[in-house]
Amino acid sequence: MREKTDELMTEKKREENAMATGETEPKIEPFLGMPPVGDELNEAGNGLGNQGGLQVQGGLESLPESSPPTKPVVQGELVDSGDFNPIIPPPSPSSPATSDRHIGGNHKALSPFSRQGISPRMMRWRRKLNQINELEATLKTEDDLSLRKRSLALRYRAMAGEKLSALLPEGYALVREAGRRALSMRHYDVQMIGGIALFEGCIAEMQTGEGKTLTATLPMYLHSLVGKGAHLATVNDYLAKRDAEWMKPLYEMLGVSVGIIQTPDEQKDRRVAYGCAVTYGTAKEFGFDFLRDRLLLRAQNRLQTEMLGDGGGGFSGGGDEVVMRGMHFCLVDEADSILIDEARTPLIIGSIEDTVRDQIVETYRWASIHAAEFELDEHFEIDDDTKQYELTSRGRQKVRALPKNDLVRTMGLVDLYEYIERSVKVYREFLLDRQYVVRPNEKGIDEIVIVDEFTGRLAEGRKWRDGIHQAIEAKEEIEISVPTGQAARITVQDLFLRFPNLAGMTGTAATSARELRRIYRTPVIRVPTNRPPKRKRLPDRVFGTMLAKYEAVAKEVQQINTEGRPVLIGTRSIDKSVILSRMLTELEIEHQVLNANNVAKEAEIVSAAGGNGKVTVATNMAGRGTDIKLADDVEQLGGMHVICTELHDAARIDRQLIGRCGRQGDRGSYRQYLSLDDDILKSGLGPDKAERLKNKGEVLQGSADKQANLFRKAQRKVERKHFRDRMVLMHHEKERKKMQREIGQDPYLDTPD
Ligand SMILES: Nc1ncnc2c1ncn2[C@@H]1O[C@H](COP(=O)(O)OP(=O)(O)OP(=O)(O)O)[C@@H](O)[C@H]1O
Repeated sequence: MREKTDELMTEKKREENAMATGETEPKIEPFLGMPPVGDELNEAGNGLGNQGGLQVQGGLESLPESSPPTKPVVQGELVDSGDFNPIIPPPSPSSPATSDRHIGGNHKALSPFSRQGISPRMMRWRRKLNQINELEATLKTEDDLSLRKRSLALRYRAMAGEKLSALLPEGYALVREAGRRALSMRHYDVQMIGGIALFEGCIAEMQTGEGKTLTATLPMYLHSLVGKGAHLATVNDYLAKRDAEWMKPLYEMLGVSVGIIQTPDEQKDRRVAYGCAVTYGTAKEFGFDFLRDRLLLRAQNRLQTEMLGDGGGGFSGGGDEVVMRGMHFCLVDEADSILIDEARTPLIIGSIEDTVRDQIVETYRWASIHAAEFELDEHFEIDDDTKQYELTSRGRQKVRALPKNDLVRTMGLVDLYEYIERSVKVYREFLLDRQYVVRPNEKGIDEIVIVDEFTGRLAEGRKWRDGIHQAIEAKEEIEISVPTGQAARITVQDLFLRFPNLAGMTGTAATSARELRRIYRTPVIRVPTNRPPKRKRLPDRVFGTMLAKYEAVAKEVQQINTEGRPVLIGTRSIDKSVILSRMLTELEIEHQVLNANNVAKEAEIVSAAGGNGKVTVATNMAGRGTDIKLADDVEQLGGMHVICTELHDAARIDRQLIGRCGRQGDRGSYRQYLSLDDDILKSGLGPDKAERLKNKGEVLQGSADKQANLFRKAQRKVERKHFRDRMVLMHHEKERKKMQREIGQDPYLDTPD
């Protein structure tokens, strides 16, 4: 009961915060005269932009009275207006209205400097920006010590109960000045507006390369003033560390301590990091720390008094202590990735060892040895929708007839069917160097490490659920980590809903706007770019087979290479990056490979990637967090060229790779390559259709460019399926929690296996 009341109160508090800032009905609003992000567009999977999206190019700062320059659309090239939506055809020269819209010809009507089309909230934000700007001249004349004193004074006022919104102008002006002095980066006006939106609990959509890391310092600083901690949740340890260390001089100039949580950290180090004014870490670690604290408090019988409600009990002397100190504000970086993709995975802490461990291990091994003997259709079928493997009656007969030792024989028959179904799935779908790698751990024992589909990085410590991880261990003939029971669990969604103040940043929230609003009540705001984007999209190219596609890619690399422009080629998996690398070597094209197998050289490769004539083949590792700086002469040559060799399951990941070029208004171009045997066709259109297309591709002479739309359709289908899965999970979790509360259980600790 208490639990439920607390959650309702947290929810209520967030709604009150929204009311206080004038946000009654959560909705996606146009930013400074931009049109709203249409739900219809999102539904159609088209993302934002060109169709209904008049883009205001250029930020406030770069916007004098006149509109920014417009650039005509060159036939065969699409000018990227920032939405990366490659399915929108080039505007027809015969429809001036369309091309006008496309190149932003309607700027005048929607200029941020006219009152037309601007909501009251936008007007209010602009007034705040003016207040901040007015303080700038004074702050510039003061020395570092006075800045720190001002910061301290703000802290006292916040602690004394003064509203943070009243402290915002001075607080933000201080952060901007500290950024200018400590990092030589003065927050642009558009970043200040993004910061105000974040303070008011929005998800700010900022294009890749527009400086989310710096923008985050604004709300993080302001919320840290009340002394209850401010969290920044990133997608991986690498980004948490990179961002915190990068921004540290700014915070320190204002007397704000910075803590970093990394997966291997011990409890005592975590407690220190959470004790800092701002704490950077991954959503996963925040979730596990919340659960561990909760388990500890229950063991100490303190849960009722200290933990319920805000998720943290604060410090008190002696013995084992909780590490977190409450949940006041969380800023979620890559909001759609964490709040939507990761929301599907519950975080689980295991309990005691299973007594039937040996039997389980033996059965995994037995199933793995026999997996290859099972034939599709004859012994098993695959459900196209659920992707479940199910044995046919002949398959079950075969299982019964297989040789078994004593341990396996004592396992129930229904269980044996499941073990075989799982192993067959693993045998057919989970490939070494694609979804996972085998690595020795710190004790020298080989283990499976997942390659994160979204980031291309190794997801240390993460495991597949439902026995898949163990079935892969059996397949690779390494030690099998038998799953333990559950001691505690929480979904990422539940975790973030516990924060009374929640905000997010992302490069690509628009396609998930409706979902974010529905689940987290966070409106999505689009922040315009500081300088007009100059990234060019070249038309897609479609080939019959992967080989033909890679040959064409290599040719394009060769050609661009002779112009001296750097090229970045993105592949979907490690093994594909290796194949492409081999082809480039055969053509004597000098290049570097960046994948999860050579993390050690990452900084070196990235720092060189923007150089004259550089070629880099990379997995998604070259996605978020990779800031490739162009060499001086490269900009005049046309900037970096990005080649995407396949579509990912989520369009957002493709956009992240594209976002490596044309950053901060630099020139750049990109092209999507596709082939009729691409994985996306199988996952989106089903195995039968994919097989037909593959066969067609094998006999195809020449190009299949006409099929380009098919790939986007497949991608949208996969995205919709994932959306449905998330909704089902959300529903089940809600029902489970409700039921458990009714019988007086703790939904996070009293977890069913
Ligand atoms: N106000 C500023 N002044 C000068 N440089 C800036 C400013 N804001 C951002 N930058 C620069 O822009 C680049 C991109 O910043 P950052 O990596 O934070 O972008 P991002 O939005 O997080 O991009 P991505 O999503 O692609 O990782 C960095 O090199 C940073 O130094």
